Amino acid sequence: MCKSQKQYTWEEVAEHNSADDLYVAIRGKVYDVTKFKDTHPGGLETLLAAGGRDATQVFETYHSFRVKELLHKYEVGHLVTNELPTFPAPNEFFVAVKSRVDDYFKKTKQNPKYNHWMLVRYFAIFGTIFGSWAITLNTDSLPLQLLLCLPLGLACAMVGLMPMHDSSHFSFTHNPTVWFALGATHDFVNGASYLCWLYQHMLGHHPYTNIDGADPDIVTSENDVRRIKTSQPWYSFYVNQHIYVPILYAVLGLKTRFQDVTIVFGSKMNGAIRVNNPSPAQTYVFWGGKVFFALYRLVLPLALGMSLLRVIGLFLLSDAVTSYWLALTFQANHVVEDVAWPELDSKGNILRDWAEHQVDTTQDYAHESWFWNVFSGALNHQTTHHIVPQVNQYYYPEISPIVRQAAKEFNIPYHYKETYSEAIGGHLQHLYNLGHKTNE
Ligand code: HEM
Repeated sequence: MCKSQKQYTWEEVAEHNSADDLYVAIRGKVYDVTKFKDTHPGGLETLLAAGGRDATQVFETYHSFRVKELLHKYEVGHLVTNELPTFPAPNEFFVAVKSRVDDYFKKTKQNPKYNHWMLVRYFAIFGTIFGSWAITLNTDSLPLQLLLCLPLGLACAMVGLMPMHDSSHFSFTHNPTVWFALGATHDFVNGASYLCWLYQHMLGHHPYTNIDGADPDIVTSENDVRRIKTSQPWYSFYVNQHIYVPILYAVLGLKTRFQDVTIVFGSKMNGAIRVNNPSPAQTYVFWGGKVFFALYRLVLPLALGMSLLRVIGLFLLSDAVTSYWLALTFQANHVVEDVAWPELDSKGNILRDWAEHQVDTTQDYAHESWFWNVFSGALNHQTTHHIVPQVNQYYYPEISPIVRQAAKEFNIPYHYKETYSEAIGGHLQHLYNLGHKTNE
């Protein structure tokens, strides 16, 4: 370490988290990217979110390794303390998988961030939402309205699994404006904040998968309704959690829509991930989305003469469909019995390579199924998604064999179930095991 350079604690780096004063830390060095942010090919909003923190994992994920050579001109010092766990430098497995995937796209002359069929899927999703909602508003038939809650709820979940998810990994086109617009669909169509998701998912869950105290997807409080980590205290009511927790997933959407307000404008923490002040554009989308959602889903049907009871009933039913679909696809990938739940070393870090960690903390399923390739947002190829999230989901079925083969060559456990029911069974089994303390 060069003694003449300034040494920064993570708290000092955290102070530089705004557009006119923006630092990031990567592999123990601190960089001032304030001037660079406007010309960053990955967009301004991306750097603003990563600002003021150790961005090592996202930096190494979203760039080719040669981009590291550009960093020295922004260097201002060294990072001497860590806020969250760190990983060792990428090993041969990560380097091999990245270069094999790159070679595949060169060889097949395909753009990893674009395919016409994704556009068709996006249009089908928004068409289904518009169509089923328009019919709901124009009929008095309660059975038909109840039936339409199914396509409506499913299509709203698909907004989360396709445009919004693609946006949060910059995986549809190379255009930051397109990413911003796709992310905003979640705000306007689902009434839930894309920005909040970006911090939770791109900056939290992906870099720190299944790490207690860092991954916001497994954040639990002392008195949580579910016990998914051995570090949580055990209460007798957990004995039945494999039965009641899946029922509670129906209200996940409702919870999320209120929680995001407190996270982005209140605590400014999404689990262990600090949330930077939103830009004016992000603030407009946040509140504009909430207002638009309330208008089209609640105020409009009331104004058209639908009874309050029916408005609320249809809302809760379609929202339960959305919540179930999202919860049951997400939970089948990580909160399952077979995968690793890594422990930190005495300094609070992970000693294993990050990409290996990703493979071992993830469960895939039903790779050959067209239905799951489309309707889970290709999350049945979750391992591939975690290693190369910048590649569009359309291509996961094509490149999954590359990732799986590399894992085999490097002797990394690859968790795979033939069917979705086996995969979600792993989630229920995990709930059962942790609900019965003796099974730990
Ligand atoms: C010091 C910090 C950074 C520098 C010097 C930098 C530099 C670059 C460069 C040169 C590119 C174009 C080449 C390539 O795509 O491999 C790029 C693209 C990109 N960067 Fe960064 N970057 C930085 C930080 C970040 C961070 C923290 C993220 C966070 C997630 C990020 C996300 C992206 C994305 C998504 C692209 C791809 C754009 C596309 O698809 O066309 N960058 N960056």
